[in-house]
Amino acid sequence: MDLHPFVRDIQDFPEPGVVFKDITPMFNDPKALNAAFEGLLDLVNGKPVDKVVGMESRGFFFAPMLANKLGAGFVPVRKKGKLPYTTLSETYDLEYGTDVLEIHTDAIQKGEKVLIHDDVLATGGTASAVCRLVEKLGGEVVQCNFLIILDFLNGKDKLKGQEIVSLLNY
Ligand SMILES: O=P(O)(O)OC[C@H]1O[C@H](OP(=O)(O)OP(=O)(O)O)[C@H](O)[C@@H]1O
Ligand SMILES: Nc1ncnc2[nH]cnc12
Repeated sequence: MDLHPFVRDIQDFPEPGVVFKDITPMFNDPKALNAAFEGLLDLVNGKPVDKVVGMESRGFFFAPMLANKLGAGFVPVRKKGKLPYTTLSETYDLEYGTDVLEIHTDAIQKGEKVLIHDDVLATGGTASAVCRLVEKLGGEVVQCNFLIILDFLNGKDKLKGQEIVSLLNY
């Protein structure tokens, strides 16, 4: 199933100059939603995975579903001040600003195999910060899994050495 028709461009959102990839039409359509989920799962290609890490907030759409299907646990990475237990933090830049991401310190055990999932890889600031958090806790990133990669923003350059996969590229 071609998923491109279910991603719409929103000009100048959330700020002038940004063309925002809106994936809500994909979630609105049951067949597209299922095709996207099955496609993301196929990209994992049978790799053993202990934890799936998803980042707030659009990473939360698919990451718990993927974790459940892979027989893995789900770990939320959230923006500063939202996680209640002890956290590790990383500051990062993204296409439209700077922010801080946090993970619970007991969310990943040393040596665990970790799949990182997010909806969009843009400049790579978010995903590279999440890789650093996972690695600081002793996890091994086995794949960075995205619905969409915006190739023209060169996010892959910030994820050198990682396996990077996506369903859609622009
Ligand atoms: O590769 P980058 O330049 O870091 O950009 C990618 C990130 O930007 C978006 O999240 P955003 O921070 O807008 O938050 P949201 O998911 O809550 O909308 C997207 O969901 C990714 O997490
Ligand atoms: N252009 C974009 N569209 C959707 N999500 C994004 N995250 C960062 N840049 C984005």
